[in-house]
Amino acid sequence: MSLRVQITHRFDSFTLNAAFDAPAGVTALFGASGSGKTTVVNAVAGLIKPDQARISLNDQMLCDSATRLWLPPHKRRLGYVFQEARLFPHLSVQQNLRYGRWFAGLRGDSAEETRLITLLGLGPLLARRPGALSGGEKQRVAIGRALLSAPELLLMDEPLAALDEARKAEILPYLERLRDETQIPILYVSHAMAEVARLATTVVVLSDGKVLRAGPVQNILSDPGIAPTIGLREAGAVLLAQVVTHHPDGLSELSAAGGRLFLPEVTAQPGRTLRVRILAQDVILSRTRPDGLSALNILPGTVSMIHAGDGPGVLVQLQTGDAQILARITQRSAQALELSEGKPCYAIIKSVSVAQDNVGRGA
Ligand SMILES: Nc1ncnc2c1ncn2[C@@H]1O[C@H](COP(=O)(O)OP(=O)(O)OP(=O)(O)O)[C@@H](O)[C@H]1O
Repeated sequence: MSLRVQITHRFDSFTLNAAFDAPAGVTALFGASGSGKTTVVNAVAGLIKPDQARISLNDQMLCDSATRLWLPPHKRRLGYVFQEARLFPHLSVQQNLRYGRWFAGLRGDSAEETRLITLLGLGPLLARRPGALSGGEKQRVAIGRALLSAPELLLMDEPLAALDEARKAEILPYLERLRDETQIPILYVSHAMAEVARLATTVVVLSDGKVLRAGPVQNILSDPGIAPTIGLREAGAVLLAQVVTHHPDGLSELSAAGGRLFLPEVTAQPGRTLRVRILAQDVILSRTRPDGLSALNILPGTVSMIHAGDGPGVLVQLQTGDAQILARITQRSAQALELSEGKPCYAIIKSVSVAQDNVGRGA
């Protein structure tokens, strides 16, 4: 299951020239406003005819300018979820869900309907009209409706952007389940790095119409080179870590590639794999193993990259086990520690700096 995209398209003062693959899982298209994310989605959906493109989904060509092939939107088996849920206000949740299947010309499939209702937690909402739903609930219905049309690809264009933080936090676990329990590739547009870090399996960073980086989420987020695009405050790596145990003092112990992590209590059972986003600004470096320090998380590693920016700071990438972590420190500290590639080093992370929102289901 995969989407392959290669597009060149010119508007008056903007040129999109992008190529990437979106395998099964969530491929996040990330970039600043005006970087070309929606233009990519529109080209995949068939809402614009690019100047030159070759776009295929699984073994079907959606668009190939070399052979003048261009499948109209209704012949592309895609599901859409936009910023606004766009539900029919006069229909119940159940009727809205069924509309997706009916519109795609498919017969009802009660087993699939039940599976999606369970997956998205829609059971208690089925009889309600959209007017009686929260923003997050509406989006879950919109996702269910899109999936019931049996798409081969789900396009999600800023699906959480209109929701407040509490509603976002409520819907993220459902999106994680969708990622982990369905095989459909999801192309997910976002300019919120916290969302990308929680959900993406693949990240495509767009900058001014070009692909700056594309690849697995762990590799891209730990690459200091994307910091100017994503912003220094958002720079940070994601680590996979397995829950070992929960301690009575309210801390959970996790095992990551580089060592043990102690975090404020997480809800997952021991044995579960989680992804943990550690912001570069929350990491301190030391050349020797610190002693007599309050911070509980000390991961040994080796400096693998040093990236100086315009300001007084540098981003240091540390290889720890088979994972990477990012630290943002001052140039002055980097010099004082005589950091250079290959030098052994310790990353120190305060437990309480890892917020609950930065811990999600691993994939
Ligand atoms: N129909 C159009 N005609 C002319 N220019 C356009 C058209 N559509 C988009 N553009 C321009 O193309 C560029 C990319 O737009 P696009 O909507 O793809 O960006 P985006 O990354 O999705 O931005 P945002 O996050 O703000 O939605 C912008 O400079 C935009 O002004």
